Amino acid sequence: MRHFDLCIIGSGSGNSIPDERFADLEIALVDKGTFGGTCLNVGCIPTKMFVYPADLAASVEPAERLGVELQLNKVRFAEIRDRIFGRIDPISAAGEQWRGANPNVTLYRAEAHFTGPKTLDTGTGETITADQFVLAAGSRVLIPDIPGLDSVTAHTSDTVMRLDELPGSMIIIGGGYIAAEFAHIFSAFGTRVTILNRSGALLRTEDADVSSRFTELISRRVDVQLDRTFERVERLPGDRVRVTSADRDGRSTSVEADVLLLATGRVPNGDTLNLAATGVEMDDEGYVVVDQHQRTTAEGIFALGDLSSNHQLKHVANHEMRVVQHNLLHPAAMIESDHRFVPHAVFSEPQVASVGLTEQEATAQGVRYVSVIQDYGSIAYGWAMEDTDHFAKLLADPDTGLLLGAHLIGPQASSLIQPLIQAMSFGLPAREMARGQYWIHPALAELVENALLALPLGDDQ
Ligand SMILES: Cc1cc2nc3c(=O)[nH]c(=O)nc-3n(C[C@H](O)[C@H](O)[C@H](O)COP(=O)(O)OP(=O)(O)OC[C@H]3O[C@@H](n4cnc5c(N)ncnc54)[C@H](O)[C@@H]3O)c2cc1C
Ligand SMILES: NC(=O)c1ccc[n+]([C@@H]2O[C@H](COP(=O)([O-])OP(=O)(O)OC[C@H]3O[C@@H](n4cnc5c(N)ncnc54)[C@H](O)[C@@H]3O)[C@@H](O)[C@H]2O)c1
Repeated sequence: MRHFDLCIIGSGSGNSIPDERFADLEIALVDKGTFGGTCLNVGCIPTKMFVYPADLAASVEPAERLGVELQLNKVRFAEIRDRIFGRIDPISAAGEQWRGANPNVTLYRAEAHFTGPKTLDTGTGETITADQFVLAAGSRVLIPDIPGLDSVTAHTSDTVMRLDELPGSMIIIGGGYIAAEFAHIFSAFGTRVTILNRSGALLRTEDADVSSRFTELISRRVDVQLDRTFERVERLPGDRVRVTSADRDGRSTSVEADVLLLATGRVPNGDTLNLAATGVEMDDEGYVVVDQHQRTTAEGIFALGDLSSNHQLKHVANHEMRVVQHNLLHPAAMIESDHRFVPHAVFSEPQVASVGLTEQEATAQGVRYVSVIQDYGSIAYGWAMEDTDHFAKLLADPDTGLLLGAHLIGPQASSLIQPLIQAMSFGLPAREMARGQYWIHPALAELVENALLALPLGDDQ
């Protein structure tokens, strides 16, 4: 049985671990799927490459309001798709080729599982052992249990970006990140989109003000049906689908469409690895349990990313990868992951970005706070945009003036939030942040400056 110094399962963030500092270690890298993992192949990167042209296509109506008449003539969907994957697929292939050529790295391209302590069946017919393991096997799409689902073609984020042609109509089941982003992409391109959501608001884990505003705004472009209980899915001629669901009062209605997209969450892949054989514990939700050093409950086995983190975000997986990398190299001086202020953004229309406590979380935790809502329309750049829909909401500690949370909905929210993340990460109080630096006038960032100044903090803050 071949023995390695290090075995990494998962070529997403896990693939970034071996650099020149690992050159004298014999490393096995195991992955069953497309090399490079979710973000590169079916996640962050292709979705955002679709979002950008969708933003352009969606600019007709806002331009009209400003006196600029645009016309959307045609979206060349197949061309967009082929441009995106024509760029991504070669990156994945080149990454695999380069990694496979590393003299100290052996690639195993199959589904692996543990058969004993630090003993892995690589799925290729070869079983290996290693001194240390890194579990970076990510998460997979959750398929909901709805009668009839197996009788239709049900797309997920893994497949919907490779459709042959732009569908005339689409039903999206779910109301989280993926539903929000694909509803924007396809509706901007001209598809009639219906979102069927189990709960009473879209993006319901956001601050309630953001969630309700997002639901209101996207409902102008997309048919949004909330509080649905799913009864059945049926296949119609031409591979179309019909979804029947009931509202809160039990009244059933059906929607028909060309394409069905399931966007009902992702589950960690720990259950596929037979982790009990090597003494690695998972929690009740199936995430691998790790400590602050990313160590699992088994000595010499680390875990990172979606497999062990319910944030399910690439920047978190990458951060944890760097922690694992350091801790493998410096076992006597391990560092800790920093999950204090994990931000996220939803690249829909409107964009949403958030970091820290929502108002409902602050209330539930008994945290004292002051808050402010600052409209885009209140600053000069917002006048230029004639904005009436979007805002930034801040929460701060009334005693220290430190920010507790920031929640933005509107243009460039994913970039505008960055200085607020920085302030929280480095402990910069709101007033000091607002007045201790110049803010370029009349840039959109004045939204952040004005929100900071509008926080009802005492004069000493
Ligand atoms: C549509 C979509 C859009 C997203 N957009 C964003 C975004 O904009 N920003 C953001 O921060 N995050 C985004 N995410 C989330 C982000 O993609 C993930 O958080 C991130 O990719 C997780 O990285 P990872 O290394 O943990 O796992 P992955 O990248 O999923 O890598 C895991 C690898 O393990 C392999 N594997 C699994 N089981 C086994 C096994 N038993 N044996 C061998 N190999 C195995 C898989 O084939 C896979 O290649 C998005 C996700 C999706 C689905
Ligand atoms: N911009 C980004 O950072 C980005 C973009 C896309 C995805 N992601 C990551 O991918 C993960 C998965 O995204 P997602 O949108 O699938 O998940 P999500 O957790 O954001 O939303 C899941 C939605 O499905 C609904 N749902 C769950 N189970 C259901 C069921 N059985 N029947 C009906 N509805 C059900 C939930 O109520 C929720 O509305 C996210 O958690 C996120 O971390 C991130």
